[in-house]
Amino acid sequence: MILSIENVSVKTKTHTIVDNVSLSIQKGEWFALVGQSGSGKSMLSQAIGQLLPTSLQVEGEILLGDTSLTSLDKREIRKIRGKRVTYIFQDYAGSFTPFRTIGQHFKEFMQVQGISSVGEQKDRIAEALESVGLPADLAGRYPSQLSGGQLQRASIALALLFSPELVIADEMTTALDSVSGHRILELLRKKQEETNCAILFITHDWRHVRKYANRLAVMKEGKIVETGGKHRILDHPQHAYTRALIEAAPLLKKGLPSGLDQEEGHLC
Ligand SMILES: Nc1ncnc2c1ncn2[C@@H]1O[C@H](COP(=O)(O)OP(=O)(O)OP(=O)(O)O)[C@@H](O)[C@H]1O
Repeated sequence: MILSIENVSVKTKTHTIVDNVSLSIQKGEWFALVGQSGSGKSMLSQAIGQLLPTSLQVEGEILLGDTSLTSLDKREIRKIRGKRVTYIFQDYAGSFTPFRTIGQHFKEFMQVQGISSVGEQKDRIAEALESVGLPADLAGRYPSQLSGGQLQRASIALALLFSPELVIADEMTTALDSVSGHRILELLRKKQEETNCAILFITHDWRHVRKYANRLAVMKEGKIVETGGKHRILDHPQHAYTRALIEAAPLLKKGLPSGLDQEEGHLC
């Protein structure tokens, strides 16, 4: 097991946002987390890397392999974030600081991990950018000088720089047009096959669940209402909320919802 979330709650002083959630993700697995806006998906995913503001209280245990992430101090979790667990966000523009070049973002990641040789940094940046289909000289550009698709490719390169065990992708294609989004997910799948990282994939798009996920969990009002294999949940949802979400996804209506009876390439 790569990630084990055990009885995790996220609370404000007055209410509970994530309510006693348990789930686990295996090595190399693409695990989707779905649910309506405000159900707590992002809060749960940010609890993993201790990204939540201190005004929110996190209870329970989160294990990455044998490492208890919940008990690490700020310095320790910072080393793990970027190396063993990485994030790709929807707001790719916000993931990059406007006044720093793409290369400077990579350098900062490397400095945290103790890679300070300028030559090594340069080589690794070039290699990382080329591995996601971007030219190495793009490192000298500022984020505003890249398209959304290029920025998301750079985010993937950054997220995979140290071959993490877990990549958390929070609605990473929402801000892209559907063709660019499709290419980005194909790239992520290819990189996952190369590195065997696990992916926690937060999405509202059931076509992406159908195409990429191995297993998924459905979240409602801070609780997981259903977890299981993709085909089981899509074709035989047990919970009324899951059924309602699937029925509301227009492109899933033809044939079996899991698409087992259709050609996959057709649908994205
Ligand atoms: N810093 C915060 N303090 C208090 N409540 C917060 C804070 N951040 C988010 N929330 C609340 O937590 C709830 C869950 O938010 P979260 O972003 O996890 O939902 P989500 O399922 O990821 O939604 P979406 O799919 O729209 O991204 C929301 O009601 C949100 O308003």
